Amino acid sequence: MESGGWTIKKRSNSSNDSLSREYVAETGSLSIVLLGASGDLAKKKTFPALFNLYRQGFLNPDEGHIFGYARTKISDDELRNHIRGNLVPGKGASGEQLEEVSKFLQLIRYVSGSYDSEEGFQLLDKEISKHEFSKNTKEGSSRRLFYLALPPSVYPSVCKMIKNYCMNKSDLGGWTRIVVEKPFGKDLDSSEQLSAQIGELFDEQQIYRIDHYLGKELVQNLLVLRFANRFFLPLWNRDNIDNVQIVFREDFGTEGRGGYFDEYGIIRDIIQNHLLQILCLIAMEKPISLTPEHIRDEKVKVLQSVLPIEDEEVLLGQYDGYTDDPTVPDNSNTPTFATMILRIHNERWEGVPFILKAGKALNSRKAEIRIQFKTVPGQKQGRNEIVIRLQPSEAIYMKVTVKQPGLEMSTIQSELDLSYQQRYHGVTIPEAYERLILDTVRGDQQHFVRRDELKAAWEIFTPLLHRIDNGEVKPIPYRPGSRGPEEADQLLERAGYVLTHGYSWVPPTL
Ligand SMILES: NC(=O)C1=CN([C@@H]2O[C@H](COP(=O)(O)OP(=O)(O)OC[C@H]3O[C@@H](n4cnc5c(N)ncnc54)[C@H](OP(=O)(O)O)[C@@H]3O)[C@@H](O)[C@H]2O)C=CC1
Ligand SMILES: O=C1O[C@H](COP(=O)(O)O)[C@@H](O)[C@H](O)[C@H]1O
Repeated sequence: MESGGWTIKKRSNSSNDSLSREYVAETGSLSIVLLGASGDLAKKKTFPALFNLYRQGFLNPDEGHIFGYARTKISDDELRNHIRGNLVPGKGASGEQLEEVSKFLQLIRYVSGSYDSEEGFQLLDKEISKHEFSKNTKEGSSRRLFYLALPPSVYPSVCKMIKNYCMNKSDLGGWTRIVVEKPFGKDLDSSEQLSAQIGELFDEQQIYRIDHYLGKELVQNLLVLRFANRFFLPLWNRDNIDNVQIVFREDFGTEGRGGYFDEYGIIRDIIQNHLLQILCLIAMEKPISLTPEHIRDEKVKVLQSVLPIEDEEVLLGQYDGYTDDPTVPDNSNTPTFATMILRIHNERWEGVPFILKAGKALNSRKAEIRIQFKTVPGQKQGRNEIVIRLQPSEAIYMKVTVKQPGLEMSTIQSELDLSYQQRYHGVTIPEAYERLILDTVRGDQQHFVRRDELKAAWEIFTPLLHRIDNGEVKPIPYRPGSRGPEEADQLLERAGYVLTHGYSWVPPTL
């Protein structure tokens, strides 16, 4: 179907929308294998996402099975009990809901083994094959999805084991895919090394590098918003936009993940992946089509146009008390907060600062994109802005100047507001992981990071990260529960951002 030169396949047969794509359902046994099943991500995000897919009928129990794999020696039931609490919907759960959880848990088997031993993976393969044999009709194909919810240090050995012992064996079709979590490497060299190791074992079409921000509703809306609205198309450039902010704030610290966090820091944890992916979607040119490769081609072009980051356009912070965590060294130089400016050297964006800001232990939890327009001559009430609130309270609002209602002729700043909860009553917004896991089963790589994209992302940050690792750039202390270091606001001002005083957006109530 066609729209403005975009030729795209439809994804769902119920939609007539030119920005949707077609998915043809596959049949045959489906095995989802969660490696690192005993861990934090599996418990908090992956199993709940699988449960939600099951509840909505996307994981057919006649075909699907879930396998947990880890070193911890526990039984099937112990694993089920470990994750049950994250599936049951609170205290008031009905008998029906509890039964749904129990049925889902029965789809899970647990296999214990190490990440580099043949025995463990041979046993895993045997269990998967048993399931495939029991579920498959003669025509059935075998689909195997391996989700690595593991520290990246074990990715190479795990991938080797999968390749040697656990590949899909059906000659009736099917596939083997692997999902890898971030952080994918620590810098350009380590990432490239990891990519090469995994690339020797699997084709790019089999590798799904997950960045869960790409699964968030309003991130998925960005291309539609930009390219399907006449309002925005002519304004989206350096002639009209003064600056762009992409902000991530969390109101809690590293909370039990201090050891992991200290090795990576806020730039590798949030900015190099989540915020940079958003920047690509805001800045990229219109792709030839909505196929994953065309979209990712355009993202790579943006990344390759980013200029080296200047030290004076970076401000780092570390919250007081961060090093109290026993797993964090007392002299840690790791930033828990960073504001930095990225500059894109191309015709559309030359001179427009893209301000990326992320911090832990701040005064609020929020992720948003703020596009600030240039001042209109005579404009007194503050600049126009489009704000895309990713979380909490998903919304898109535009700050506009209007006449103050009443007899006087004065102006105020107000907003045109699309607040999702209010506008889409009763619509449940899917969790990012839910959507992305479904994409992996469907073989849709649009919302996953391609190898060259990852390389270009590391190229941008590696020099700065090395300077921080060497202690050449130091974080400024800030009070937990604050806005972060005050100097960060000064950097924003220097970049040209103009704060509207006396205005604050309040999400509308129902
Ligand atoms: N937790 C989160 O919120 C998020 C996590 N991620 C990423 O997802 C992946 C998994 O994260 P998470 O679940 O928090 O990690 P965990 O530290 O909980 O590790 C997951 C499992 O891996 C095994 N494991 C832990 N350390 C090692 C080690 N050094 N060598 C071998 N196996 C080990 C453990 O299982 P066992 O000992 O039983 O084998 C553990 O249960 C990581 O890459 C992380 O960066 C990404 C986004 C968010
Ligand atoms: O990837 C990560 O994301 C979470 C924040 O995710 P959100 O969906 O709750 O916004 C962050 O807490 C964590 O440090 C990081 O690894």
